[in-house]
Amino acid sequence: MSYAVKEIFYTLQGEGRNAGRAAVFCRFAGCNLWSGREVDRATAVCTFCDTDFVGMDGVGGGRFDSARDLASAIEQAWRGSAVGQRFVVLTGGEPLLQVDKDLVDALHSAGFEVAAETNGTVVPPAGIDWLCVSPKAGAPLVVTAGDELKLVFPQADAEPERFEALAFRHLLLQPMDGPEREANTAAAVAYCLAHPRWRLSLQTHKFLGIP
Ligand SMILES: C[S@@+](CC[C@H](N)C(=O)[O-])C[C@H]1O[C@@H](n2cnc3c(N)ncnc32)[C@H](O)[C@@H]1O
Ligand SMILES: Nc1nc2[nH]cc(C(=O)O)c2c(=O)[nH]1
Ligand code: SF4
Ligand SMILES: [Mg+2]
Repeated sequence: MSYAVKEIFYTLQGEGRNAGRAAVFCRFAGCNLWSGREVDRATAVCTFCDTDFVGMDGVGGGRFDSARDLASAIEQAWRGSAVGQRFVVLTGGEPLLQVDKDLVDALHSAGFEVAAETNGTVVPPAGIDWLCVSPKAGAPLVVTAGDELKLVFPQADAEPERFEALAFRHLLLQPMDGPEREANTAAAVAYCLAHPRWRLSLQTHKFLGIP
């Protein structure tokens, strides 16, 4: 298996229950819910994406011919001390179009705890330590269990109540970024105040100005 990677960078996880934790981010190229081209955005299944995942031209990006090669590049991007748990977040694009058990095993062998951010339309390989599922209205949700469900809010036809019975340890609402971000943030705050099973997830890296 070879892997198409947009970029690899070291930063703090900005979102969700692991916000504030140092991590290597590995952003895989490509997604099944949008081509990534602006001309296709309006007709895509997922229309609000904030990420450039097209191509392999970012910092540390490229084609990796084996799981060991990619795990080694991720290891080289780790900037933390030797003491303490190495942490990698597999994202994209849609990482589960490419992530396989070989890669998860290779990352474990390199001492990493492995997290993934997914849209929930692809069954994950075994062994992922922290699975964050972010459902998209209009896309089939096949992953119905995991560590956190992080719903971008609001989305017509993906109301939070639809996901409450699923087997996730943490339920998070993340205001949709874009032209309505302020109103979306106020609406998410109001929702969490009224429905305390849900916690607010802010994209802290954006206001910190870090990747
Ligand atoms: C770029 S996606 C990549 C992973 C995967 N494709 C997914 O959708 O979960 C990473 C995270 O950013 C969230 N996200 C994307 N666009 C957003 C936006 N405009 N506002 C808030 N969160 C957004 C996604 O829902 C997901 O939780
Ligand atoms: N700092 C930081 N945290 C993140 N959490 C999820 C991200 C993503 O794009 O998947 C992301 C990102 O791009 N940067
Ligand atoms: S599913 Fe994720 S990567 Fe794909 S377009 Fe939507 S937010 Fe972006
Ligand atoms: Mg992002």
